[in-house]
Amino acid sequence: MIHDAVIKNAVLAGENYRLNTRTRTSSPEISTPASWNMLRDAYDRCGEVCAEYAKTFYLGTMLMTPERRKAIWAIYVWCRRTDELVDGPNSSHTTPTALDRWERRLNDLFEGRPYDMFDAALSDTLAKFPIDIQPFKDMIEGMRQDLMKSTYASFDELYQYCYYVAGTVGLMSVPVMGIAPESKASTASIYNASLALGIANQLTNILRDVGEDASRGRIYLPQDELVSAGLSQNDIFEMRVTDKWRSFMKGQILRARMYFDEAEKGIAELDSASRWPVSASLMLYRQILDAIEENDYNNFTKRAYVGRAKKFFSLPQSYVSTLFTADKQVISLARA
Ligand SMILES: CC(C)=CCC/C(C)=C/CC/C(C)=C/CC/C(C)=C/[C@@H]1[C@@H](COP(=O)(O)OP(=O)(O)O)[C@]1(C)CC/C=C(\C)CC/C=C(\C)CCC=C(C)C
Ligand SMILES: [Mn+2]
Repeated sequence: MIHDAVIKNAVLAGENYRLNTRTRTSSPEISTPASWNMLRDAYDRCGEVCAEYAKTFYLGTMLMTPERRKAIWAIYVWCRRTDELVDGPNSSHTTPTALDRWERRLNDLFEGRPYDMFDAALSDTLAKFPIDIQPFKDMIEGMRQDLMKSTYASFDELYQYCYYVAGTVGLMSVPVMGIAPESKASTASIYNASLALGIANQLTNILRDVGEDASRGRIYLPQDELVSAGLSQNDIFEMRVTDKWRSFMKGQILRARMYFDEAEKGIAELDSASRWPVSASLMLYRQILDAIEENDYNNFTKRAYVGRAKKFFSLPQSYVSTLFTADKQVISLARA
């Protein structure tokens, strides 16, 4: 199912999209000055929401071109609102019917009938970038699963959930980031790298939030791997940092880093203007794993985070990492 989703998005992106490296014009109907102001205000509000709720992603978007930045802000707000349906302050009122209603609203905005200004910003984004509706539908499916499921038997089950809530963000984002016209990589491989970034981010998020999620009765860590490590659900609910826990966490962190490495291979294939923001976002999120290690694997009562200074010092480092092509030739020095 996940492979099909990647292939479908890759085919939709298609070779012709690579040739047409310009972003699409906005929707054909003549927009009036009033709608221009409404859209500008809508995107500004999306940027404020992103800045408020996700400082790391917001920092990444500030490294983007204005058109792409606005598009990612619009996608972010839809994703945040979708996540808030099951993770937000009013989530106790969210039912599968409410998610069905949210999906009908998604269909409407994809057909150019937005409900509010946030939907209007996304509708406008969809008129400019070739984004498929399926990843959005799949994210809603992930929220349906979050309503009903509080433990995961194996990594296979957890991987599918990570695809639904985070891999989908990668598939939504590639058409906005753009694929480098000179890239020799297959479109599917680039979409697989974006999927890997979503999986890596979600695995990192799960490892960061073990204590917070357990306090809400949720354990995303694979049950079979906990048992193999000699751990039980009680060890998590009792929030004990033992040597068994440390050993288990080292394996979980190693796997998350593997997905970041997989994602990193795809960055060189993106449009050159998108490589730095994605690389910076990847590096900043990956540093959460370092913070968990620095907390001696106490992700029960200590929230791992990356300090502002470290975030800003990572920006030049992530920029330099984008100067390498896929075959590791430093293109800028070669030209010097
Ligand atoms: C600069 C940049 C990468 C921007 C992407 C911003 C964006 C659209 C993010 C959406 C995030 C979101 C709110 C998704 C809803 C579900 C959810 C909460 C997913 C988890 C995010 C964590 O959010 P947060 O840190 O706020 O966690 P809490 O809610 O506080 O627990 C996720 C971990 C998923 C995030 C997934 C991504 C950002 C994937 C991005 C992938 C790409 C941009 C693809 C790049 C392409 C290649 C080839 C590598
Ligand atoms: Mn979380």
